[in-house]
Amino acid sequence: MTTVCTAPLVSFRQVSYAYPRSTEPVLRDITLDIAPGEIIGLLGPSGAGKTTLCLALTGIVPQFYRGRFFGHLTVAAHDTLDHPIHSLSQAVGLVLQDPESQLVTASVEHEVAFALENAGLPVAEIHERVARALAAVYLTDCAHKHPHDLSGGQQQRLALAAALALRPPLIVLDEPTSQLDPASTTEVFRLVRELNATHGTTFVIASHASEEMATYVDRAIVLDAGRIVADGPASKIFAHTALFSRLHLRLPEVTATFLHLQRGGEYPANATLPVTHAAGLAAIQTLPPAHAFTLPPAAPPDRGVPILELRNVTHTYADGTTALRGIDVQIPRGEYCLIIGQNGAGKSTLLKHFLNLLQPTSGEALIDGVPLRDFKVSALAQRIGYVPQNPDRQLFNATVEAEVGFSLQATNLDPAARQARLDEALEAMQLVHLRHAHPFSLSKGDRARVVIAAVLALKPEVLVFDEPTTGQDAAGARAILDLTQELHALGHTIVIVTHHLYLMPDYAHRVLVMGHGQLLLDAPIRDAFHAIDVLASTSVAPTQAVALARASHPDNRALTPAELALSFAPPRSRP
Ligand SMILES: Nc1ncnc2c1ncn2[C@@H]1O[C@H](COP(=O)(O)OP(=O)(O)OP(=O)(O)O)[C@@H](O)[C@H]1O
Ligand SMILES: Nc1ncnc2c1ncn2[C@@H]1O[C@H](COP(=O)(O)OP(=O)(O)OP(=O)(O)O)[C@@H](O)[C@H]1O
Repeated sequence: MTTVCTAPLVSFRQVSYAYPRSTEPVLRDITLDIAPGEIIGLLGPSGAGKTTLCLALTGIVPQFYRGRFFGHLTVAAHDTLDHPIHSLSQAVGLVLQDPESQLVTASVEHEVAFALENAGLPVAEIHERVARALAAVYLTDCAHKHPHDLSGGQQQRLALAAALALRPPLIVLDEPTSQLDPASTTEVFRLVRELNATHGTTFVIASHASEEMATYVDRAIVLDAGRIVADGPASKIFAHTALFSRLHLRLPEVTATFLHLQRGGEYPANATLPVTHAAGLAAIQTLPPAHAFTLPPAAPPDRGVPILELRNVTHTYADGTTALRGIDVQIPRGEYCLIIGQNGAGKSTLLKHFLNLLQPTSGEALIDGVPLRDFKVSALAQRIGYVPQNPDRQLFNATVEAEVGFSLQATNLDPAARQARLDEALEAMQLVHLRHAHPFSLSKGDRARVVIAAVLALKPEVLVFDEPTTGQDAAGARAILDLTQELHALGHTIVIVTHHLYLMPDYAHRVLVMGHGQLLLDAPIRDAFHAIDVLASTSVAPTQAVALARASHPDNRALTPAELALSFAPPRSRP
C-alpha cells in the first residue's frame, strides 16, 4: 500500500450525472478522494456506472457526451469542467473496453508513438518508451503489423501499451483484460503494480476479473445504480460475501471455496475468508488433508460422421502470418466443445474456417463430410450460426424485431413461417417485451441476446460463439452460458472460444487447447484443465480452483470451488 498523505489526485464532490435525453442519473452523489499512488478497483454489476465514472475522470463525461453534470470533480488539480479533454489527457490515460475503437494509425509501433509525438517528446525518448511499452505487453514481434491485423487480445494489449508509454500520473483502465488470455491478464495487473512502484502512477481499474482485482488492487470501490455502496481495502471488500451475493458479483474462486467450507463446517465460521491465492494456500494448511476428487467425464456423443472436420488445415494470411499449422480436428454432432489458448493462438482463425469465412491455404474443411468450400456463406448460415467477438458490430437495424428478422430475409420461408421463427427466437431470448426497442438503447447483456436471437432464428445445427462473455458481469455471463446449455440440450452442437475458463466447468465437455497455430491437446475438460504444462505452453494459467486443488493433493482433480470444498469434506458427504 503506497498511500501518501498529500492532497488527493482525484476529488469527487457530490457528483451526479445523467446522459442526454435520460431522466435517470447514472452517477449519484459521488464523493470520493483518491490519493496519489493508490491502485483502485471499481466493481459493480453491469450498468452500475463504472464506465461512466471512468469517462468522467477524463472529462469525456460530460464534455463530449454532454448531459447534466452536478457537483465538482478535480483531477491533478484540474477541474474537469474547465479544462478541455486534450489538456486533461496529459494527466489521465484511458484504455477502453473495445480496443479497436481506439486504434488510429497504420502500424503497431506508430500507434504507441502517436501520443508521444503529439506531446513533443524528443525522438530518442519516443523510441525508448515505445520499445519498453511494446515489450511490456509482448508485442515487440508485431511492431510493424497493421493494428487491424492483430487478434482481439493483441489489440487490447496495444491500447494498453499506448496509455502506458505516455506515463501520465493517473491511468484509467476500463475492463483492460476482458479479451486477454489468462497469463496476459495476470501480467497486466503485475505491470500495474510495477508502474505504481517505479513511477508512482495511480490507477483506477474497472474489471470483472475478480481473482486479479482481489490480489492486485489496494482499495476496492463498489458501485450500484450509480452510488458508492462500499469502499475499503480489497481484502475486506472481496470477503464481503453478502454484498457480492446481493449484487450478483463473482467472488474470487479462493473466497468462494472457503465460503463453501465455512458453510460445511470445515472452516471456522469466525475465520477471515482469504481473497488472494497466497492467502488461500496458507488457509489450506489449517484444514484437514484433502482427498483426491474426480468424476467420470460426460459420455462423448455418437462418433458417427463428424458434423465439422478440419483435415490437415494450414492457413497463412496475406501478410505472411501462418495462423494455423496442420490442424486435424473432428467435432461430432451434439458436442459442447470449448477452444482455449493464448492470444494469437489461431482460435478465431479456426472458427472462421468452420464458417467458410476463411479457406485453408492447404488441407480441407468439411461439414457432414462435404467440403465447406462448396457452400455459399449465406447457405451455410442456416446450418452454422456464428456469434462473433463483438456482437455490437452486428447491430444495424432500428428495432430489435427488425434486427432478428433480418437474417430470415435471406431464407425461402413463407411470411407466416418467418413470423413464427421470429417470435420463437424473441421468446427464447426473453426479448418479446423489447421487440420495438432500439438495439443500442439496451444493456450490453440484452444486446448480446439480440445477436444470438438473430442467429437462432435460422435454427442452425451448430452454434459457434467467439468470446461471448467478454465485458459481461457474472450474472450476464451465466445467463448467456445457461442459454448455450439449453441449446445444447435441444440437440445443437456448441463450439465456444473463451478466456474465462472459470465459467466453463459447468458447461463444456471437451476442450481443444491451441498454441502457436497448433492443436496442442484435445481432451475432456477435467483432463484439459489439469494439463498444467500444456496450458502453460500457451499462456493459460490454471483457474484458481484447479491450482488450489493441485496444491491440496497431487491427485485432486476438482474443477470448481464447490468440488474443491467437497474434497475437504468428511467421506460421508462426498459423492
Ligand atoms: N451514451 C449513453 N447514453 C445514454 N445512456 C447511457 C450511455 N452510456 C451508458 N448509458 C447508461 O448508463 C448506465 C451506466 O452505464 P455504464 O456503462 O457506466 O455501466 P457499467 O457499470 O460500466 O456497466 P458494464 O459493466 O456493463 O460496462 C447504463 O444504464 C447505461 O445503459
Ligand atoms: N487479417 C489478418 N492478417 C494478418 N494476420 C492476422 C489477421 N488476423 C489474424 N492474424 C494473426 O493470426 C494469428 C492468429 O490470430 P487469431 O485472431 O486467430 O488468434 P486468437 O487465438 O483468436 O487470438 P485472441 O485470443 O487474441 O482473440 C495472430 O498472430 C494474428 O496476429
